[in-house]
Amino acid sequence: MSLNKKTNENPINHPDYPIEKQRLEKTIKAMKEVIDSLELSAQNAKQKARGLMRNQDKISANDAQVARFLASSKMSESSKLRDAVKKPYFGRIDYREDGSQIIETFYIGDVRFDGPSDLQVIDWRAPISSVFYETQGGRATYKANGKLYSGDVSLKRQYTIENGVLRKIIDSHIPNGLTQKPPVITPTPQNRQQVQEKKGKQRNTYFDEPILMERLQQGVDKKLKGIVETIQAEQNQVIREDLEQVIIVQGAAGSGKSTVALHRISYLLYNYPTLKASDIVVIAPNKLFLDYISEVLPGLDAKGVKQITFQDLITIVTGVQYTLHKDEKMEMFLEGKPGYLHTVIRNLLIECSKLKGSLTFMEALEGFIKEKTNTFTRKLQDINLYEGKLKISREEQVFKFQSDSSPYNQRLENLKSYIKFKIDQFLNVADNPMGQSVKAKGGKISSKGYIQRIKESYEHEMYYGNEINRLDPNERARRRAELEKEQKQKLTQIEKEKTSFLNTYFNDWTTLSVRKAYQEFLQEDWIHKLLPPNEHQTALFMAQYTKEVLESGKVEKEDLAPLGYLKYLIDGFEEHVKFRHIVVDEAQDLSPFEFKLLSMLSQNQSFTILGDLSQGISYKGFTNWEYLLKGIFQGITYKYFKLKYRYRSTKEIVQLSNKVIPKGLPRGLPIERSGDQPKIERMDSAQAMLRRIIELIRFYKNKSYRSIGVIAKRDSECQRIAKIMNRDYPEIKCNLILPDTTTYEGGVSIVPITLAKGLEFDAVIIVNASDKNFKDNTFDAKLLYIALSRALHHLHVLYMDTITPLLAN
Ligand SMILES: Nc1ncnc2c1ncn2[C@@H]1O[C@H](COP(=O)(O)OP(=O)(O)OP(=O)(O)O)[C@@H](O)[C@H]1O
Repeated sequence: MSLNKKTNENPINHPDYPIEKQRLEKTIKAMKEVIDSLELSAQNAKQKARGLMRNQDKISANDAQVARFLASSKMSESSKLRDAVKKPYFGRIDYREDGSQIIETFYIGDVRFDGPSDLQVIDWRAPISSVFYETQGGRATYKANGKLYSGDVSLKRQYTIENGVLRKIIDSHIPNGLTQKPPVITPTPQNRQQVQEKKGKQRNTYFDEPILMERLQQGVDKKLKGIVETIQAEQNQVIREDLEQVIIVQGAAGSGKSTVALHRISYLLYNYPTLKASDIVVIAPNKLFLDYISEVLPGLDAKGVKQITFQDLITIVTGVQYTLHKDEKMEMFLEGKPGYLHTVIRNLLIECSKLKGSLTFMEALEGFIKEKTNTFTRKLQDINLYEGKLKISREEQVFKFQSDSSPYNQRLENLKSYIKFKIDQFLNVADNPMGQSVKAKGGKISSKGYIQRIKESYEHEMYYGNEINRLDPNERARRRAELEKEQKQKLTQIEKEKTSFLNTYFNDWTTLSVRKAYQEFLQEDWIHKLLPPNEHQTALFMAQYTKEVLESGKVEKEDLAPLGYLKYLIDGFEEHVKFRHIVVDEAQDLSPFEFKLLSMLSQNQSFTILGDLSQGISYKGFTNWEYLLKGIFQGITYKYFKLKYRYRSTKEIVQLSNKVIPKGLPRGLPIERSGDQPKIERMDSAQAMLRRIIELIRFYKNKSYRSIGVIAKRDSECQRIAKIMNRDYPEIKCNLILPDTTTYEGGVSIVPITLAKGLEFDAVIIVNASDKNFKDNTFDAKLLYIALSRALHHLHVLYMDTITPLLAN
């Protein structure tokens, strides 16, 4: 498909400039009028509310509340339009639906404007807007209310509007042959090269989008931004997928996964009116990252979505704030010490991570609670009270306990209540809705309770008994007093029998505590009993260090899912939260167990899961997405997407970083944005390296770059550099990022690779990519890939002695 693109740096040169300028001015004027009227209505509503409040009665108070609500919704509408006035729209399509003779013109903006019919603006999330993103012109389709529509796009136009002034008009259109598809050449051995070249050209023209290029050329600010104007077709497809399914997105570094996820949320909220922001949760790797992405959703008219870490989620559902032990394992992996012993330990630790994150481990925990249930039921005995007049058989109790689907502790309570109720029922002090069914089942319980019957039998004897009535009045009175005393004693005895029974029978009915249960589960005999033999060695090693961590009052990250699950089995979840949509970013680092827990917290198995297998460094995560689909979401509707292009970085940076991706792992394609060649520089000493870092920071700061990342493999390296910089070069003002950092400040960041994940910088300086630091193995390769792919425009790789084999040649 050949495109005719008209780019006008000066929009005045565009033949449609006068019409477009006039349209823009009219739209702005109409918007301002609507704003004025909205604000007037809001004022009136507020005034009305104040007036009503003076009446001091309930009806007026309610009316006042309605008026206040109206005022606030008018104000929020007007504030959206106030923002929109500066840039009412960014795109236009001229579209003729198949079967129609009319070409309709749609202007597309951040928000919808229902002004006069010739000045309307449609929201970017509206179904028809999809056409703008999907096509450069020509044939197009879009879906609305489950139906597919198709037609021809005779014009796709983009605008740059700043503060209400039209700065640029850019057209991509096909003037002729709208309904003709481009000729398809079937590849044969002879023409393969020709086909590939053609494809390459198509790909280049695909990205020949000045506005996208301009946007990508810009420096990054502090936080991640919205991309409404330049969403690409492959991203648009993910954003506009239906709500009720599992979407899995594999995307290389910088392909826009996080951005797409957040735009999808905004799209879903707009198109599914019953979906509320509070129904959605975004799970992201750490607080720093959450802070980094925090401005996107409010900017997309999607406030109020929970954006939390997996740890936060566990806190919500368990009510316990677990303190994390520092990630010693990761430190050992990063250290990568040579030698047989270190390798064996590292391998064992990898196995431990995998085990703790596995469904096998989850099933073992389930087995543990089942065993506890069995042990408990073995304790149950036949209950025989009041000279055998009240019997509750062991079988009945076991049945009651086993058939109860509540969590363990609740089942104990339920059985206790059941037994107490049966006793009370027997004694006839019960006032319990369960009464009916018990009576029906037991059949023997009289409508009068045991106490009543005892009382009555004494009273009968005291007043109507033949024996007592034969006595003379004095004797009778004495006998009555005696009987009265006996009756009292009997009643006390009945009460005593009950109390003493309850005290002894329930004495060892101890509830389970989550942490203690986990500690117990980690004991050798349980491991042997509950885990498959091939896991015993790993499990025993894992149990040993986990117990130490637990005894110190902390937990490791990988214990969160087991503890969460035990909480579910023992007490049930704290809040009965079930989300309607769950978004998981950096999903490659979550374990199957963690996903299983998430699926338990999902109302309808509606998920957007995004990740990059080439950036997976947690060891408990996935090596292929199929496993996630088959193991966790088996039988559930799903769609798999691959984002092909890497928008963040220049072509040169993408090419260099792709080079280090281990064989068999996914990599993305560069777009046609060229920049400086990344520089790989050998340093003579650590001091020389530091001097070079300072030099580079100063250089990029002088060029007004706002974000510079100094990225090192380990926390300790970052701490060392930050210390020297803060001491000797305080004017540079660097921000050291460590695992407990929660806010992202932008500027100059000194950051370990594991925390740089998800972030991006105009210029990146990688500290010491020597062969000792980054060995030729998958883990180091993935780390280096993460580090290299953080750069937008400039990349410097510094090393001492010998460059890592991953970047050699
Ligand atoms: N269509 C687009 N238009 C403009 N900018 C885009 C587009 N898609 C992505 N970007 C930009 O590319 C950068 C990378 O996006 P994002 O962080 O969402 O990617 P990612 O796939 O999540 O990356 P990573 O795997 O490294 O976390 C961001 O600056 C984003 O604004």
